[in-house]
Amino acid sequence: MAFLRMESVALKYPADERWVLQDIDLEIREGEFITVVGPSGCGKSSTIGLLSGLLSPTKGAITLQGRPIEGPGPDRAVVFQDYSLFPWMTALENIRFALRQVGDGSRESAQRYLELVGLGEARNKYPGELSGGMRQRVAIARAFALDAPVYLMDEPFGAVDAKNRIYLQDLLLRLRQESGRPRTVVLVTHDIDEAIYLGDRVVVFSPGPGRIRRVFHVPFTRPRKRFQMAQDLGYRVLRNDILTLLQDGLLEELEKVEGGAGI
Ligand SMILES: Nc1ncnc2c1ncn2[C@@H]1O[C@H](COP(=O)(O)OP(=O)(O)OP(=O)(O)O)[C@@H](O)[C@H]1O
Repeated sequence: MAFLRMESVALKYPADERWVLQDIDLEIREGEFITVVGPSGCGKSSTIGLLSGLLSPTKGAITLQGRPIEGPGPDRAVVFQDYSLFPWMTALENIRFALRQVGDGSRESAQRYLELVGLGEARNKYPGELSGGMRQRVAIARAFALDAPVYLMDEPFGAVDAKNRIYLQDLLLRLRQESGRPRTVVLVTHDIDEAIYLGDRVVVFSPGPGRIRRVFHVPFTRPRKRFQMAQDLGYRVLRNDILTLLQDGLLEELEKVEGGAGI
């Protein structure tokens, strides 16, 4: 049985006639790392919204371990691009807040999670006093403090520079590896290399309405070596296939828009 499952899912937002997502079928195994790529507006964030329970499917079913997802829950930690930290709480308080939801809100535990992401010294700083990369480290620490089996991440590293992005990708993989239990991740990104480096499978969406165009298996064992992997012929072929698919989708969209405009 699939651990996390989307079955014939379709989505329309209220007061909008358009289908945002259609015919989404996806079965995710426990502990699998799924990355999602696709052109802007194809429904990637909406998919995260559905899996988190913040949105409900208009059609179809979404289940976690066979049970329907009916709202947000402590079994799913969500990390957004905009850090989603409480600005009025220090880094430590942000993590304590998360820990309290799962029972242990002690300073010591919160401090341990901050140290895990290399921010032990920044405990008394407010999010506004931290750089983007540091804020996202706190957000990741907070997600791990929740100890959820499922992580839903919507462009979590989209707003940080290239160096921090590499650091955060490796941090995420390390924390996941060291956590001692399977962590299932669904991560949305615009970065094909990030999708391949992190994912066990890369799901490519196409727009208008959003559908799954193709799912690619990433044929590299873990732990992965970033630079070695990037030089592998298999990697380059995979990257090229994904890029070609994204470009095709974009061309089809442009043709539709031009057709619609009567050009
Ligand atoms: N709250 C909402 N109400 C109505 N329409 C919405 C809402 N949120 C998103 N949409 C629409 O749904 C479609 C999919 O949006 P979504 O944000 O899921 O796409 P995305 O693939 O994540 O885009 P991006 O890569 O730009 O973040 C878009 O056409 C968007 O305008």
